[in-house]
Amino acid sequence: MTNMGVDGVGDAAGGTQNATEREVSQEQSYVDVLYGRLDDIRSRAEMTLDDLRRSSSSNTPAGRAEKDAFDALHTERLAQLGAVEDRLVFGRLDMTGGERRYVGRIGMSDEAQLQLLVDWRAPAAAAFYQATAASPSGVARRRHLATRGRTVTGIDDELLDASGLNADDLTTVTGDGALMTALTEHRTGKMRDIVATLQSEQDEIVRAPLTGVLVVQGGPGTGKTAVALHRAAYLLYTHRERIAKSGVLVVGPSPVFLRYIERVLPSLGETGVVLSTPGQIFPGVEATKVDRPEVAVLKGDLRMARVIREAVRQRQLLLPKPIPMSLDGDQITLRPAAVAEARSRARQNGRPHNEARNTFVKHLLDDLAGQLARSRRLENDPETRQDLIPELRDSIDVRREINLRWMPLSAESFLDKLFSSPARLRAAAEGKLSKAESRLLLRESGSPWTQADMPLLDEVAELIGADVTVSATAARERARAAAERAEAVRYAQGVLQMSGEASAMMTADMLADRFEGPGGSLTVAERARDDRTWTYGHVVVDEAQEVSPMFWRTLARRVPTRSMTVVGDLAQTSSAAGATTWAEALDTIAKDRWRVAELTVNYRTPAKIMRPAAAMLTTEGISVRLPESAREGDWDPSRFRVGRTTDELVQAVLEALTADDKALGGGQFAVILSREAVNGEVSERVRKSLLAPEFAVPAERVSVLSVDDVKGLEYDAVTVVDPAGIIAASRRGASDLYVALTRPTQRLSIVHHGDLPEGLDGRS
Ligand SMILES: Nc1ncnc2c1ncn2[C@@H]1O[C@H](COP(=O)(O)OP(=O)(O)OP(=O)(O)O)[C@@H](O)[C@H]1O
Repeated sequence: MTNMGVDGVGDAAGGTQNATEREVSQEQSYVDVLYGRLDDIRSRAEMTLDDLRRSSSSNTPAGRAEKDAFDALHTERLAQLGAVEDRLVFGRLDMTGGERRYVGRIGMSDEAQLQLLVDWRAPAAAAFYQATAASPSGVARRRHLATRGRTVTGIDDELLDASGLNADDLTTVTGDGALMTALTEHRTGKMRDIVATLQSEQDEIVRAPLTGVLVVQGGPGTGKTAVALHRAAYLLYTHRERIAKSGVLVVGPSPVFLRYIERVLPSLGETGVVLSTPGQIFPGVEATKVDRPEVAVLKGDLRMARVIREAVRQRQLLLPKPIPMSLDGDQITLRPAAVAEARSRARQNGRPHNEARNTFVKHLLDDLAGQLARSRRLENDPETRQDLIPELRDSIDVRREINLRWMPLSAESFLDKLFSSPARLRAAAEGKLSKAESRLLLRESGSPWTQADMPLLDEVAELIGADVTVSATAARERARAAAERAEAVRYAQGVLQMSGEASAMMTADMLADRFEGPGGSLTVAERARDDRTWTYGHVVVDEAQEVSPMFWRTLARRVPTRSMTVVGDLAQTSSAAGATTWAEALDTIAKDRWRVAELTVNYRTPAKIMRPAAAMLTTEGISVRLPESAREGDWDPSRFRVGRTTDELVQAVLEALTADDKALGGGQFAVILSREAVNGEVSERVRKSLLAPEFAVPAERVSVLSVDDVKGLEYDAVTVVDPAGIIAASRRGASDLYVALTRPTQRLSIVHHGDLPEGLDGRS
């Protein structure tokens, strides 16, 4: 991208200054028009909502539904209009033909339908991100507008094709700065959207087609997370009809990470998105523990799918010997051959365990009814047998003996029993796992769920299906709900037509959602989150290098179309169950349907910090293509070599923090320790010292975290404690350390005793 600086164009500094002021004031006038229009649209929506709430609806269900539907529609619209207040407009394109387009968070037209602002996701805005001097796409000048509140605070121009501009224009071209300003701003602890400064290689990914799996590979800080979230917003805008009603699922590594990114999509005006960690993916169960690495690897192995399949089959029992039963004096027998026949028929029908059970039970009841008919000298025809079945069903003996052969199951209790029973485990794992491996899975009944259990629970739930004890009622209930739903959607279509609402804001399905369900208030996201069988329109997987093969299976079920954005960096893999190649991760769920796009510029970590981090990684034998840093940075890493006492370590950490605060005049800081050390004495003492009133840096600006917790996050300054210890702590310790070292946007301090890992010592 070519940027022209002040020196390159203005004839005299004073002249450029005045010209810039003039331009800023002209932009202010236009920005005032845009905010004025936004206020109009808002107050109109508010008035409509007020009128609606004051009006009395006809007291019919249809009348109430209509009122609720309108209410939901305008409430949602108001929330979206509220979310775009900050930086409503951030760019302008001057086309070579003379046309001028302002680019912002939403599209707006004036009363005469003249376009005032183009939505950043619309095709007409694409040139704002893609045009370069080499390929200007009809753009003469791209202008970034900086605003604070509703005030224009600066402009920043890039000249792409000067032939379309007159001499006056040229005097106002100033240097690039929007991106650098964004990159060096103090972090707030929450990720911000990057809609104003998205770069062209990022924009290409954002606008890539919806279908198939798009893998976004890139080193630390290349904007993978930011890009994936903007892509979700873009897809929701561009394919609203197709994906808004099914929603988008975003999977991120930890609750801390989800809190870090949670504001990005709402700031882009999107709400139909479910955020989840791998440990929350199974509705109703939350993982509270992490397995030992070797156990997590095993649970993430695809062989577990076969073990579970076998374990479910082993809950479909044969009968070793006949069981005689008496029914009102008539003798009948549950026969081994009939049980075998019933089992094979039930298995053949291909339904999940709890549903196939109906076939099993039906066949056995028919066999018993035949015996009863013979004993009572009745005709043994289907009709007579059918008449006898209620009587058989009422018999406790019959029910118990049939149930024992094919029990209805629930996923949680099934897996709990499997993992707490050596005999069951051995039987299910035979020929699939070694004895030592199946022993690894053993644990006490009632143990807390782990993250690696989630895909296993999902696998079980898939194989056993819905709870059979409610299935007859549930089936009726589902049919009734489906009919009501169809009616609701038809009705919503009518409402939308009447209100003339743009389909870009809401589809009939979304509106129908609003007047179904408790209080008419459930959104797509809320429905999706609670339903294991929900299928999403698109799924984003962040830190995807950590995902195990079994978890990929679970994710694949959530998106049968395989419309996915998968972002990660194989050099940052820390989980032992994670991937070392994308093929390994994705071939089983989307063979020939995935493609890789690369991001090559690190927008977070300055080169002065990246160089030693990369040298360390190379010496540890991990070779990767390193992203180029967008900034050289102002500070070399500070190294604090101390003795082994806790006092010295703590003291050095506090010194590093004080120096960071002084150098940066504020900001968000992190102290990063190994998984073990984060619960140890050093970290406890650091936390305590932070709370002391005499310590210069307020505790709320410092996070003390483990290498696991900092995945995907960033801070103005980072202090890494005992890098050699982090490497030694696990098989993927060097990747953990690399993650830690690449978190700062400005300053890195390293506190260590003994020698530093090679590369990090600043000598290479
Ligand atoms: N085009 C851009 N304009 C402004 N800031 C950007 C841009 N691209 C990325 N950034 C910023 O760079 C930082 C890193 O982005 P992000 O966290 O998405 O990177 P990542 O590739 O997911 O990193 P990692 O793999 O290390 O977690 C963020 O602060 C993000 O806002």
